[in-house]
Amino acid sequence: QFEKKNTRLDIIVSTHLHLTFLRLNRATMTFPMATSTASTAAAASLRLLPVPATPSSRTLRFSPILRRAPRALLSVSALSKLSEAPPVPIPQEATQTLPGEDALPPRPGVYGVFDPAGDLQFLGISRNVRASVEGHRRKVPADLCASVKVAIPDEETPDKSVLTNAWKSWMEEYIAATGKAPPGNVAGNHTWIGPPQRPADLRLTPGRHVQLTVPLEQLIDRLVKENKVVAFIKGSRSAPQCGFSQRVVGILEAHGVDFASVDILDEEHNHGLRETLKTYSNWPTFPQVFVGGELVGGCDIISSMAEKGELAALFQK
Ligand SMILES: N[C@@H](CCC(=O)N[C@@H](CS)C(=O)NCC(=O)O)C(=O)O
Ligand code: FES
Repeated sequence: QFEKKNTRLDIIVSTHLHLTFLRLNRATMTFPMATSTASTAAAASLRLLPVPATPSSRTLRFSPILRRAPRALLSVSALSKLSEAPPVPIPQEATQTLPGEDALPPRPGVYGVFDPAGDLQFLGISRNVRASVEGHRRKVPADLCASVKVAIPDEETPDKSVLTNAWKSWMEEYIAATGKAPPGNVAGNHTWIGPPQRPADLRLTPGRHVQLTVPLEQLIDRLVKENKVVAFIKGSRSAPQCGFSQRVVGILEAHGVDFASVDILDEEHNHGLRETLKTYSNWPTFPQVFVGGELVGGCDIISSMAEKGELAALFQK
């Protein structure tokens, strides 16, 4: 797929419990590194951490744990390349401590995790590289997680763009060399960072103990007008309590619709909603999907619109 002209590749970036989807197109990926401003900026702002040197390593002949390398020894632009960064071994057993903070600092940075064969499995961005690697070590199968390469910007609290550019520079370098993204960064692979978190359901009131000062109809009216797409469902968005509601949630999520959900069975926060909404919308059943303050329909209507390919146009309005 990568080889196809104009193909776009969805790549997942981990920003320490925060997800971003970057889209790299072919033009970006094939940019020569030296002429890419993003890459140059990233390289300039990165410094490789001193890590245990192997005797054969020409660039790391000093003993970095005992004596920090003078900054001048680290040719930043050259050493901040993924291929030239030295790997730091990750102990397999969770009881074994990670390498020292010199090699794996609790600081913002970019990291690449390699399997025992030395193949890159995942490229991540983190506000705390050490914590992220620790998290991966606990959650990811040991045969994917043998060593890590790390690049840490000089600034203690670097701008997000510095980290993103650094990540992009390593990703471009890897793709240029192998023609593919690391498996853990391909959209749909949840081994490394898990599926995106679902937004919480909206509530009409803070709870039954609070006396309403406005009629429920007015709260409904405000809610459907303030949120572009609202699905009133039975049960929560993450655990619908009825097949009809589950189907509608599934369709909206599959279409990538940014929607708010309201659980009409939540008697504590939405007391009275089940009956009041039927009158408000003049529709006797649930689910009910509103777009731009107007009722579109329930499960049958949304399903049939999805089958006819009419949903994209509806949600673009
Ligand atoms: N044909 C309906 C199916 C939904 C339906 O029949 N819902 C029923 C059972 S979940 C309902 O909401 N009944 C009213 C109620 O439970 O208050 C649609 O297209 O949405
Ligand atoms: S709750 Fe029974 S069909 Fe919806």
